[in-house]
This record gives sequence, structure tokens and C-alpha cells, in this order.
Amino acid sequence: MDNVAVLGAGSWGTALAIVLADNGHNVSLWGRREDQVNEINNDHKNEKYLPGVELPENIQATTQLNECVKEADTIVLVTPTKAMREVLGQLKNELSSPVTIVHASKGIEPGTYKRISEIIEEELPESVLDSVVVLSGPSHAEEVSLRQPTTVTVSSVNMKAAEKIQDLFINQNFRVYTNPDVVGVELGGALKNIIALGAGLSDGLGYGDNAKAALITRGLAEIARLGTHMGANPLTFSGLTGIGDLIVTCTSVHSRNWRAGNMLGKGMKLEDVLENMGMVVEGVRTTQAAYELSKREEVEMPITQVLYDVLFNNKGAKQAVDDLMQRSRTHEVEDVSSLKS
Ligand SMILES: NC(=O)C1=CN([C@@H]2O[C@H](COP(=O)(O)OP(=O)(O)OC[C@H]3O[C@@H](n4cnc5c(N)ncnc54)[C@H](O)[C@@H]3O)[C@@H](O)[C@H]2O)C=CC1
Ligand SMILES: O=C(CO)COP(=O)(O)O
Repeated sequence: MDNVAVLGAGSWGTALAIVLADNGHNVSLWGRREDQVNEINNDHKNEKYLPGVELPENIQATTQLNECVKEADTIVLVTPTKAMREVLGQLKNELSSPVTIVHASKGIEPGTYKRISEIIEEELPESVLDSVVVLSGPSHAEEVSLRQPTTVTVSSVNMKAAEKIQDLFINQNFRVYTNPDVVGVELGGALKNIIALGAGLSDGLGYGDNAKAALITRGLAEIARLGTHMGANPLTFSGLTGIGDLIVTCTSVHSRNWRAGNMLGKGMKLEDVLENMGMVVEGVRTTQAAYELSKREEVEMPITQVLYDVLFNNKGAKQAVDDLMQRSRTHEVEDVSSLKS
């Protein structure tokens, strides 16, 4: 039985805390709001993020970061990508010996184009960082919290650390695989959110399954194109953290990215969509980061490009789909294997 600190008491942090608590670990969950922490400790609920779900009693929440991490053998970071540097800045002051950090967030930082494991390594000194492990895959919090069958992948340059984290999380409802390709695992998880926005947008416009299948397939092609260019193993994109997560995010009503795209497709403005959601929609910032990175690296990403124009340049949703359909003709498979279209 381990002591595990989970930083981020939103949907995914709370769902992962449930998995860990089901496995018998002592879980300390860090939240920002006093009322939410009281609700978790006294009523064993987190109604805003996981309505109707009863939380195990071995999850104890706190607003005090030092309290949360002081006994922790492992720290699981599950705040939005935007908050990572701020949270790591606070965490650095609370650590005195090396600890394994697991992160389960999905994004790329605009401006630096860093993956989250790179941000962690930048912000935490080696003296307090044992290993970084990424946890990713097709896993909506709503289903994980109901103990529905789910599979994820953990990845690290230190495979012993990845296996330790596999042991920590795995149970009969939550099957955990390992993969040494950190770059591919992180990029697959981050970039699929862009395509999910596109799938929602297409559904919002009233287009059908043909359009969605096209977005998923051609989306995977551009994810793999950027990913392999950045050093990922192409095979990772046919796994759980590639096509697996792409399918679940593009087809599930649980997906915040899909829902945001859907509202955009129905004509809502981005700022109203984000306000309406009240939860993180990682795909918006990731679209900006991936668009800029693809320009810098000269990697063609047509879906990302039109999504960027919809989000940041007022392009209409229908016009975006028309633009994709009217691109100059190209090969299909060559496009992936030669990394050029
Ligand atoms: N919800 C899901 O099913 C899944 C989410 N993820 C990823 O997990 C990450 C977190 O997502 P969710 O939990 O769903 O988001 P959420 O919107 O449900 O919750 C985010 C939580 O982070 C907290 N937070 C925000 N800024 C913070 C800051 N500066 N300091 C401390 N806490 C802060 C919020 O108060 C909230 O409790 C995202 O990167 C998302 O892509 C990954 C897999 C599944
Ligand atoms: O990453 C997820 C499922 O694997 C969650 O996706 P959303 O952030 O779109 O809800």
C-alpha cells in the first residue's frame, strides 16, 4: 500500500484517485476550493466534476499542497496544461527528496511547444525528481469513475518506473500497458484533442459518419506526421494513445473537446463555448501550439490549420470543411510513409 498524492481535483484527477483508492492506496487529493475539499472529505462526493459518483473513504482531500505531498511516495499531476508551470513552481518548494512524478494531462505548451514531461524536467531540480511517467489513453473520467472497463498506457524513459506505475494503477477495470515511446505517447494524447474539436464541429454542422471517419483517419495521418517528425515511433499512433484515444474523443459525448467543437459548429462563439463548458478544453491551446510548431517544422497539418483559423481567425465552420474538401489532390498512403503530402 502506497501513499499517493493527486494534484488536481477535477474530473480526471478525481477519477484516477478512485482507481488508486480501489487498489488500497492512501490517496491525498489536492483541490483549490475549500468547499470542494469539504464535500470530498465529508460527503465523499465531487458533484461539479463527477456528479452522482460516490468516492471511496480512503481519498482525503486538502487545499494545502504541503499537507498533500508530505508523505507521498508518488505524485500524480492532473491539472490543465496551462497550470503546469505554476503548480510545479509551488511543488518544488515542498519536496526534499527524489519522487516519481506521474502526469496524466494532455497538451503542448504554446510558444515553447514543450510536452508536459519536458516542462516537469525543466521546473523540478534533479535532486527532487526521480522519474517522470506519462499516463495516457482512451479514458473518459465519467466511465473510469463508474469502474467501466478502460485501458491506458504508461510511458517513461525509465521503464522500471513505468512498470512501478503500471502496478500502482492496474486493476480488473483499469488495464495498464507500458510503452517506452514518451514522445509518441504524449503527442498522441495532446494532438487528438484538435481532431476531436474538428469532429464535434462537423457533427454540429449536421454532417454525418462519413465526415467523422474521414476526420479521424486523416487526423491520425497528420498526428503521425508531426509525431514521427518530432521523434516518435510511428507504431505508437496505432496504439491506445494514438488511434485509441482519437476514437474515444471524437465519438464520445463525454469529450469536452468534441462538445466544444459541436457548439462551434452550431454557430456559438469560442468565448461563449468555453464559458459554457466550465471545464478545461485542452484542444484550443494545443491547436495554437501545434499550428505554430507545424509551421516552424514545415510539417503539413491541414486539419489543424483550418481549426486554427476557426478558433483564432474567425473562419466559419462550414468554410473550414469546404476548404479541407477542396485542397489540391494528393496520395493517401504515401502521405504518411514519406512524411510529405
Ligand atoms: N476528463 C477526462 O476524462 C480526462 C482528462 N485528461 C486530461 O487531464 C487534465 C485535467 O483535465 P480534467 O481533470 O478533466 O479538467 P477539469 O476541468 O475537470 O479540472 C481541472 C482541475 O484543475 C484545477 N486547476 C486549474 N488550474 C489550476 C491551478 N492553477 N492550480 C491548481 N489547480 C488548478 C481546477 O480547479 C480543476 O479542479 C487535462 O489535461 C485533460 O486533457 C486526460 C484524460 C481524461
Ligand atoms: O482525453 C480524454 C479521454 O481520453 C478526455 O477528452 P476531453 O478532454 O475532450 O474530455
